[in-house]
Formats: sequence, C-alpha cells, structure tokens
Amino acid sequence: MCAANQPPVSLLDQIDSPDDLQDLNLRQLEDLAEELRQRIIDSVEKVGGHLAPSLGVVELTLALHYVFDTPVDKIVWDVGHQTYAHKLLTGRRDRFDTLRQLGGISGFPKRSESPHDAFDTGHSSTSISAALGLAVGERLKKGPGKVVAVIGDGSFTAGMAFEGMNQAGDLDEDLIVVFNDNGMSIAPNVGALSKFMSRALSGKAYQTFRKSMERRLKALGSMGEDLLNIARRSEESFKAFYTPGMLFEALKFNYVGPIDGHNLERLIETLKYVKPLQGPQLVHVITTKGRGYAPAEANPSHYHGVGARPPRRDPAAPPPPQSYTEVFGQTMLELARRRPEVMAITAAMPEGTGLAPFAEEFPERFVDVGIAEQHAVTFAAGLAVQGFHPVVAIYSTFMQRAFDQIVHDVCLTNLPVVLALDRGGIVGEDGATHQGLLDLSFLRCVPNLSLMSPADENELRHMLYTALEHDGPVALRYPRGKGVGVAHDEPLRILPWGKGEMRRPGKDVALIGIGVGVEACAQAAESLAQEGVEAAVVNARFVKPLDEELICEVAHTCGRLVTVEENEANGGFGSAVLELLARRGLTGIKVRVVALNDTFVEHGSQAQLRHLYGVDAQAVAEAARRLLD
Ligand SMILES: Cc1ncc(C[n+]2csc(CCOP(=O)(O)OP(=O)(O)O)c2C)c(N)n1
Ligand SMILES: CC(=O)[C@@H](O)[C@H](O)COP(=O)(O)O
Ligand SMILES: [Mg+2]
Repeated sequence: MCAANQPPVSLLDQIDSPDDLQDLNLRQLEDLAEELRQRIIDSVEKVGGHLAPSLGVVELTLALHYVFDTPVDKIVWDVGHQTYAHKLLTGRRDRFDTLRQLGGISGFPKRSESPHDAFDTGHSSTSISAALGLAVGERLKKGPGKVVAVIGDGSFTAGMAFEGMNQAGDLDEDLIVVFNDNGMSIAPNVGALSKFMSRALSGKAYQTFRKSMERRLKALGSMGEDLLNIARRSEESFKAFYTPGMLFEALKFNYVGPIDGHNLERLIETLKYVKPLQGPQLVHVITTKGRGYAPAEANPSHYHGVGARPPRRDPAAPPPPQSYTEVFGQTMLELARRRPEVMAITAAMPEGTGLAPFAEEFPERFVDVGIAEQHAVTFAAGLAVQGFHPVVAIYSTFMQRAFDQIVHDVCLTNLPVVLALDRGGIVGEDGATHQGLLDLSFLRCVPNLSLMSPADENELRHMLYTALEHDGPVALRYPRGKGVGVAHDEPLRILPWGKGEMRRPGKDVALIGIGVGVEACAQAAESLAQEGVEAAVVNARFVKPLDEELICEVAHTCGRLVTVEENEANGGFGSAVLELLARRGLTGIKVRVVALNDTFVEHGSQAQLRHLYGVDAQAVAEAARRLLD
C-alpha cells in the first residue's frame, strides 16, 4: 500500500501486490477495473500490444486475484496475450510502459519476470496441460496451492486443449479451468464447438424465460425468493443440458456457468464457490473482447494486436513499401483467378496471413481451421490427394507445431502442398515465443521438401508462382513487415529451379544471403566497397535444393564466404553451405556463418534485435573484415 502520508493518486497506485485488493470493497474494485482499462488503453496507444484481449478480461483478472492467492495459488494464462491487467496488479505497474520493448517487460507471462507468472505462454492451447502438470506437482508435494488455467474459446479449438482436459478428467485432479468465451479468436471463432456455444448461449427463448421468471417470483416476496432459489437450482441442471455443460461434464469436469464475465460480484461469488471444490471444475464466463473501448468492441479483430503509434509521415514522402503479407495475399488472388485448383488454408489468422481478401473472393476455396496447425497441414494433404493445390499459410513459429504432419502426411508421399511461412526470421516485439528462427533448420532436414526464401517482396510473387508449378511439397518463408520497396516486375515468372542469382560481382569475399539476409549483404558490400573491398553478393533463393554450382564458383573465386540468414545457425542455411563445401572437398575456403548462435531472441524492435544478435549489415561487414585480416 502507499505510505499513509501521501494521498493515493489512484486506486491502481495503491496496488503493489494482489494482496492489496483485499482492502477494497466491490465499488472500489469496479472503479479499479475502469482505471486498469484506461491504463491499458493509454499504454497500448503509445507502445502497441494486444489491446482487445486484455480489455476483455479486466474484471476476470481482478476477480481471480481477489479470490486466489498468487503465487501460492497459480494462474496459467493461455496464450498470455491478455495479461496486461494481471501484470499491472502484480508489481509491474511502474514498468508497464516498457511493454514489449528491448529490456522492458514481455507482452506474455514470464516466470523470470514475476512469481505471479506461473508458467510462460505465448503459443495457444498449452494452459490446461501446463496447469495440470502444476496441479499434479502441487498434490505430490502436498502443497496448499490451487491451480487455475484461463483459456479462450479460440484456444479451445486446438487439440492440445482437449488432450489436457481428457487427462485432467481421468485423473479427477483438483484443477480449475476458466473458459473465457468471447466468440472471437483473432477473427470470429470457427468450429463446431464455437457454433454450439453461441447457439446454446444466445437462445433468446431461454434468456427471456429466465428474466420473466425472475421478475414474477421476486414479486411474490420471501416465498418468491425461496421459489427463485429452487428455480436457480433447476436452472443449473437446465443449463447443464442446454448449455455446453454437457460437453465438459462428459470430460468429467464440473461445469459452472455460463456467467457474465464483466459482473465482478458474480465472478467473485462463483470463483469463491469453485475454489474449495475437489476435482476438475470448468467455469464458463462470457466476455466481450475489447470491452470498454468502443472501437475495439466494434472491431475486435483489428484491435486484437495493434502497433505502436507510428511516427508522423512526411506527406511528400513516397508511400511505404507493401508488406510481404500484403504481396502474398495479392499474389494468391492473382494465381487463384487463373488456377481453380489453388486452395488457401489458415489456422485462425486470415488477416495476419493476408488471406482475408482471398476468403472474400473465393469463399469456397478458403478454409479457416481455427487454431489447429497440425490439422491444417494434414487437411491440406487430403486436398492434395484429391488433385487440389493447397497453400497453407501459417506463421513460422506456429508451423513448429505441425512438424510431424509436414513429414508424415505431406513429404513422405511427396504431395503438392505449399507451406507459406510468414513471420520467418526475427519478428520483434512478440519476443522469444514468436520469433521464426527455427524453420530453415527444421524444414531443410525433411526429404522431398523444397525450401525457398525471397530477397524481396517482388521475388516472393515469383516464388509463390514457382512453388505452385512444382509437383511436390514446397516451403516458402518470408519476414514480418514491409518489403524492400522494389517494383513488381510482370509477368509472374517461374524461377529457375534450385538456382540462386549473382547480385553483385566481386573477388575478395562472397556474401551469400538467403531471404532478408540478402539485403544485409547488399548493404554490407556497399560499406566494404568504401574500404576498397570487392565483395560479391549472392542471393541464394533456395535453401533446398541449394545452387551448388554458383556457391562453389564464388567460393573458388573469392576463397572467402560469409553466409547470412535470420535463422539459428544450427542446421540452417550456413550449415547447408558448409556441408556442400565439405562434400565437394573445398576445404581451403574460409567461411563465417552469420546467424543466430544457439540462442532464443527476446522482445524488442526488429532493427534492435538484428543488431543485438549480430545479423544486420554491420555484422556481415565485420565478418567479412575478419576473413580478410
Ligand atoms: C499455436 C498458436 N497459433 C496461433 C496463435 C496466434 N493467436 C494468438 S491469440 C489467438 C486467438 C486466441 O483466441 P482466444 O483464445 O479466444 O483468446 P482471445 O484473443 O479471444 O482472448 C491466436 C490465433 C498462437 N498464439 N498460438
Ligand atoms: C498473440 C499472438 O500470438 C498473435 O496475436 C501474434 O502476436 C500476432 O503476430 P503479428 O502481430 O505479427 O500478426
Ligand atoms: Mg476468444
């Protein structure tokens, strides 16, 4: 609590830990909710972040921290993108404006950041499994803590959530799952469960019946109250049948709800009721994503994640380059118009992958499978067997989840599926859970899979066309954010398969880049030229099949190679080049691999992280100088 001699500036300023909530009455808690909301809006407006998800759970967060005693009790937040109120209430109020910035607090729960963060999250649908592990551990250690998982309806579309539920029910473990149902994933939620939820809960007849019964019974005075209590108990069984309860009850969870996720009094009462209960409990809360901020309530998809306030743009300046995502989406449309067999698949991220326009123009050839990356890939394999040419657009980091499906269902039988990995490389503010720094390694090792990465947004267009002309699995990986700003040359053309391109001749050292690495090489060559160094620049284009002739030729000519990639060094593009040189017996070549060196990459801007982790143009030039010493 604040020192007694200083008048509290606000309720939030009095909250140095969740224990301080106990001193507040309901009215003050409600006022605190509004303060939290405003603080979140103000901060995100400045630094960016996940606004709508966090606004939707302000009351739920307050009620959880009011009823449960973290860190003894443990709360696992699924995805963890909705934890801004949680962070403000657990000792990070004064650092909150450093959110997602280099050296600042993370946008997701981090055990290293606070003991109140019970488990690190970022990828969805892990909370129930993690919480169950925590609960079993607590039981085995004979600890006093209760364990709560908070999971959204979007995150419930992933199979992993049901794997956790299935085991929890079987173990009859003391575990509380709070199901935050706002009807939204990033886009409107999809799937049979989501439809069942909205049908069951939006039943007008049920709501009208309930309200009229309450009114009539209350009019009867005390007798009416007794009857109302009986009716409430029978309502529970009615709801358990009519609402999703029966689904969760089948998984041996005691179902409680649905309750209004913005009614603090009801939330506190319900959580106090379930806290001491034994066995698995599921509390179903209905919330509004973006609650309390009209633009976010009206468009929760747009306000799911927002960027920091952009710097004022000079109106005379040329328009910024298109993003790789936009170019991908436009090229998909162009190709689909001429190729009826092209299908597009997303895992709950139509906007983020640029496929929203495709969905609008070709609704029958577009599928959003929900947060179900494994299913997306194998579903695509099924389509490919039927003669379609599916393009599965999934962020690099989330594609990690579908590795076995890529191997087992697509590549083993050499099916024509295109894997479009957006956000390949350093993504920036989302931090360690979201960087796309493993894909060149985990894709390169899979037989039958070809792997390309464009040097710029124009090359992405031709690569997508080339991939769709290839009779077998192809992965395309491209970065988050704006392109280089090159013109789009027409028409779309098929790139020479397995061939890179010499972008700049040179004889002293060869800078061989893949993807965004090529731009870093080009800039490094410019600065080396100021020092009289003639650096060749090669755009490798393909990680597999590698352009062996071109690489061996420049290796022979220059005798010095720097490979450049935004990927882990382990098993990445540089590894492929080293393996080639060894295979060809070119042992006298001096090589530097510019890549991430066996490390995770935290949050910060892309430019800051590229510099900090030594994969920017400056690092490339430095590596070349060392070879020339
Ligand atoms: C495995 C995985 N796939 C995709 C994402 C991207 N993603 C982050 S939040 C989100 C939607 C989550 O919906 P829900 O669980 O309902 O939470 P809400 O945003 O509605 O609060 C998605 C698809 C992710 N974090 N992890
Ligand atoms: C929380 C989450 O996983 C997504 O919202 C992700 O942050 C989206 O990333 P982009 O902002 O790159 O689309
Ligand atoms: Mg949701």
